[in-house]
Parts: sequence; structure tokens; C-alpha cells
Amino acid sequence: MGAILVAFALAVLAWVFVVADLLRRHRPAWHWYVTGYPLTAWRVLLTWRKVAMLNDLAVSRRPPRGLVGDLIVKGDPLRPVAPRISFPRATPMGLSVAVRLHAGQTPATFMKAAEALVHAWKVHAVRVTSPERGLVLLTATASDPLARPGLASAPAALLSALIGALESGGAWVMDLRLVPHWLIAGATRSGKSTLLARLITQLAPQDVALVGIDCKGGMELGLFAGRLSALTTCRREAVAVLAALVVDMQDRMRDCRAAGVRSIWELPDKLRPVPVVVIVDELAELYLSDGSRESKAEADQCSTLLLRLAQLGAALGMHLVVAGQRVGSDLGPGVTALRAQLGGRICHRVNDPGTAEMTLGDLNKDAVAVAQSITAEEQGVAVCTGPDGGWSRARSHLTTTEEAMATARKHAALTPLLPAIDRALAAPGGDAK
Ligand SMILES: Nc1ncnc2c1ncn2[C@@H]1O[C@H](COP(=O)(O)OP(=O)(O)OP(=O)(O)O)[C@@H](O)[C@H]1O
Repeated sequence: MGAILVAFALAVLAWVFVVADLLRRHRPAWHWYVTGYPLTAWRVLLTWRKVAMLNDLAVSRRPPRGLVGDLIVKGDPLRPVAPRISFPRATPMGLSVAVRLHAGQTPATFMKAAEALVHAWKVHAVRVTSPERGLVLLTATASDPLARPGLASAPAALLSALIGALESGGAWVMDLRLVPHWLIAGATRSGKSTLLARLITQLAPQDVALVGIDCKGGMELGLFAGRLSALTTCRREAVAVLAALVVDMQDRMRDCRAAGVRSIWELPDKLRPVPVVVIVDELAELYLSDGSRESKAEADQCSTLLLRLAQLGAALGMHLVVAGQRVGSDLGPGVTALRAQLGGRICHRVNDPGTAEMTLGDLNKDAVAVAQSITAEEQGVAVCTGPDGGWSRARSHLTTTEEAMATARKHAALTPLLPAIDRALAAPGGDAK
């Protein structure tokens, strides 16, 4: 009888292990709910007081007795009291805990303690937010959701591109109608070109003109030339194309004025000009000068034209997506002015803290710290801003060059003609594409 019971217990145990393994591989969220969450929730509750005390999250209350004025006469120890926490709530791959702050406490203390919480709770990351005054929300993720992200889905819309997945598991979407201009920063091999390839792949089937400015000899954007309405490979050409786009923008402005509307989107369908997305690969190439007067004048022209497009283009269907390894004020005051107009920001791993600061610092200091912690192994991972002013870690969908080239070729027939650019490039000195 005893042997049968042991055999039965072993069989049940083996069955539990097999089911747990299947869940872990095929339904990681269910696996988390069944095994990881109860254990981590227990750990949170068990360690909270100690972690709070060690990380200055607890405040000392005066003992009720034994005080004369502010003097403790009996030597009773001051009692550190940890802030009250809610019962940990399970999320698909983590948990969240609400903390009621003591008077005088701020979320900053909790942000400093986030690393200690990661170790105490044995989780991948802990983010600290403050959804309302006096309350802090600690959101723990069990494992890095961006290590092997799935591609979430998002409704297709004009000028909207599904780029990849957010840390929350949601879709990472660049919607140029909501956020018209974007700045993308990242060191070499961090994933900028892959992201641009993904953007082009997503915009290629849409009724949108794509203009490429790739002053590194067109090596990156040249791969998609079939679907580009213009491609410039040096700064002289870039000036010609940008100037033509500014002229086109002024024509659009005039049409809107004549029709009594404030944006091309209010024009009747048959009068609405095609939206233009200008993609710049390596911003520094447009701003750097070799010191000669001619080069300086060219850089100044580029700077002025880009700024003008960014300032006025949104309502007129002119969009900028600007990528660069380095975005610093050392490139000149024009870059800082342009940055202020590029509302959407994406920061991959960067080499210098200045670039992360320049890309995200004016929006959110915590986002800068998270961007600086992206490692060389996390290619394609970035901190991106959302249309609501928030930010998130995210990973672009790995789009191979072959895939992007094939999509660009497939939709080459959709490439709109831009007469203003063609005229500018037909003039002496202009020979793009
Ligand atoms: N989203 C991603 N997921 C997985 N791997 C990626 C992702 N993005 C990029 N990579 C990998 O990183 C490599 C470098 O990416 P990419 O060429 O886009 O970097 P880059 O920042 O444009 O570099 P450079 O400035 O040198 O052109 C790619 O070949 C690819 O293998």
C-alpha cells in the first residue's frame, strides 16, 4: 500500500512539473500567475518592513510615553514605521504595489530604492510612479518583457507605423498624425537603421511620399530608393531638397488659406496634397562644418530649413524623422532649436550621457537614466515617448534589410511624384535620385 502511495505521489509530482514546464514555455503569463506571482507577493510582504528601514523609506515615530518635550528620557528606541502598502496585485508578467506615503515623503526616495527592491523581490525591474498625490505605485516586472517580445497588433491608419512592442506588452506605434516630428538617437549598432527600415516598411504601402536624406553616401536609405520620392546623398543635395520642400509647404499654406482651413486635413479629399515624411539618417552630417565659409553656410542653411519644416510642417502634412548617433549642442544652436520642435523622442543605447540627456532630458529625468542603462546586447531596445507625454522602454520589431527592401520594391509604384522637388533637382547643381 505504502509503495502505491509513493508511486502515486511521484506521478502527481512529475505531472505537475510537466504541466509547469509546458506553461512556462507556451503560456508564460499563466505560469507567472500560478507559480511566480504567489512566491513574489509573499516575498514583498515578508521583506517590506526591512527593505523600507534599510532604504530610508520608513519614518521614526516618537514613542507614546517617556518624552519630556522633544527629549527621550527613558531611552526607548525610536520606532521606524514603514509606509503602508496594498496587497500585491498580479499583472500579466509582474505585480504592482501601492504605497501610501508618510507626510513629508516624496516619490524620489522610492526611485532611489528601486534597485534595492529589485534584489529583495528577485524581479527584473521595479518602476516607481506616482498616480496621485501621497501615493506611489511600485510596478515590478518578473523578467525582461523585451528579451523576446511578440509583435502586438495595432489598427492600420494613415501615417501610423507599428514599430514593435512596449515593455507593457502593448503595441509601440509611431503615429505621425498625433506626434508629427521625431528624434531618434542611438550609438552605432544600437538599432537605429533597423527602426528606420521598420518605419519605411510600414509607411511604404500608404499614400505617403517618403524623402530620404542620407549624407553617409546613401548607404542606409539608398536600399529603399524605389519607394522614395527623392533621395539625397550629400549635404548640397539636401539643401536643394529641403528648400524645395519649404516652397511646397508655403504652397500648401496658401491653399489652406484660400480654402479657409487651418490644416491640409480639413481640405476636401481631392484637394489634399500627399503627406511627406522626410527621413534624415545621421543628423550630424547636416550640421558639421569643416570650417570653410562654404561649408558653414551650407550647415546654416540646412539648420534653418529643417527648423522651418519642423515649425510649420505639422498642419501642412510635412513630417520629420531625424536620426543620429550624437545629438549635442556642440553641433550648434540649430540642433537645440530643432530638438524643441521634435516632440517624439526615441533613445537607443548611446555612447555619451549628453546624447541621452539631449534626447530625453527636457521631458523626463528618469527616462534618461533608463536609456543610459540600455546595454550593448539589447539591440533595438529604446526608451520612447508616447502621445500622452509618458515614456516607456520598447523594442523595435527586427526587420531585416532584405524584408524592408522587398517591401519598398513591392510598393514602388505607389511612390508619389513631388513636382517641387523635381523642379529643384532639375536646376543646375541638383541631381538627387
Ligand atoms: N529590434 C531589434 N531586435 C533584435 N536585434 C536588433 C534589433 N535592431 C537591431 N538589431 C541588431 O542590431 C544590429 C545593428 O542594428 P542597426 O544596423 O539597426 O544599428 P544602427 O544603430 O543603425 O548602427 P549604425 O549606426 O552602425 O548603422 C542589426 O544587424 C541587428 O542584428
